[in-house]
Amino acid sequence: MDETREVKASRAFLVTVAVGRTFYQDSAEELRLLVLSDGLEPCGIMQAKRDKPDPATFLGSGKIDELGELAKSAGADVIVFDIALSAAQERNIARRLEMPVMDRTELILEIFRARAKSREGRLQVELARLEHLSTRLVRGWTHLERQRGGLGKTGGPGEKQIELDRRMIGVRMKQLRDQLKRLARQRGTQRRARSRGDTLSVSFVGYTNAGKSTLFNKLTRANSYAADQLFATLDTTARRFWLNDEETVVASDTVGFIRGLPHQLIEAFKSTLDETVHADLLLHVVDSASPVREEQIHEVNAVLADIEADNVPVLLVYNKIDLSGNTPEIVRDETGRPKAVFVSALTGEGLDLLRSAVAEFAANWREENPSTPRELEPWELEIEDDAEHRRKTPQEELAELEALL
Ligand SMILES: Nc1nc2c(ncn2[C@@H]2O[C@H](COP(=O)(O)OP(=O)(O)OP(=O)(O)O)[C@@H](O)[C@H]2O)c(=O)[nH]1
Ligand SMILES: [Mg+2]
Repeated sequence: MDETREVKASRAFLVTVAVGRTFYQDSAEELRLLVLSDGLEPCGIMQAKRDKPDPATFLGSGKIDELGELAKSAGADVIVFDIALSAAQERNIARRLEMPVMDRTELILEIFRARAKSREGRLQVELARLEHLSTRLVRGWTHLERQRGGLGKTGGPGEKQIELDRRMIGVRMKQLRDQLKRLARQRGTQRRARSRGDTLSVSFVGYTNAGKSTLFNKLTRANSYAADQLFATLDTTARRFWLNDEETVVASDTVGFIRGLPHQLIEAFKSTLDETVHADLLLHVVDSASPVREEQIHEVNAVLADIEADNVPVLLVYNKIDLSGNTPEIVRDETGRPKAVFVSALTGEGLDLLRSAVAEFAANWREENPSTPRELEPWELEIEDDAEHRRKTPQEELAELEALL
């Protein structure tokens, strides 16, 4: 039956490419997790090296043919590249191998699309996807076309169709921007109300899967979605947590960062990440058991600079010490202020140290920012979330776009 066929996950053949000398040791494992998070089933992998990308097909023609052979014998339905391909490269490879091709940007956009729950999150992801689409329309290969023809179709749309698609996309993007502007204004009002008090606001940031939500839940006893998937959290959730008997801070859990986060997504999430930019303290959560934690710290810092949050004070939280074997402790800088804390969100080890490190920061902060204490209103700690968050089918999406003309 058709339905059972739809339930079966598409088989994805993975390709990682190290360009020049830069090589991300864990890229195969990360790509596998990303692909699983998108509901695809990995069926094989090829790891290639290339000094300079080939403008037409990224890899050389010999490698491309080898890839085709491997993917076919593995029974793949789609080939997923761990790099951003140009529209032309993607089209050329798909044509040559007669198989659909997805690049890293699309993979991440797809995951975000499936995960976005709040109204704002959904609008942001849709805008990012349309921006991505609109750059690909020019060269005569569109995802709308792919959706019309189904997976496996490798032709391009006619000029007239491209013109129509471009118009629909333009209209829709403008609508989305307007709606987002309105939501951003509301969010701004809420944040101003929140920051009037003398309550410290703390934001959890970190590479995806570092354990931000688990830690957030442990500290606030909230129910932020934590899972062993990439980008389990997409929307910002704010709750308060207690540092000690009398003191609380307002904490926000945020979307995970990742290497090569598509710039459309950084743009799209700027308003969500506003919480981060305006926080008094960032808790930068690191997976201390990851062999590539240094690279991940570096990537997170790059995104923080990108959203102009690099001047907010940071406390590093080395999480998962139950796996890495570190002992719970506070590490201090030369002035004696806490710089890093080693914890396990899972076992709870070190959480008391984390609380006291944040309390120490809060005490210094209050000395520097004296103001009258204020109780937080319950509504300031809630986020909106609407019930209808089902993933739209390509047909529904297309129908919606067409209705706009
Ligand atoms: N062993 C161990 N696992 C942990 C710890 N903290 C979190 N995890 C696991 O790591 C995985 C990711 O945790 P999340 O809290 O969802 O991570 P996140 O940083 O919020 O991830 P995104 O929202 O996807 O960016 C889950 O399977 C957690 O159970 C820890 O201290 N020790
Ligand atoms: Mg999370």
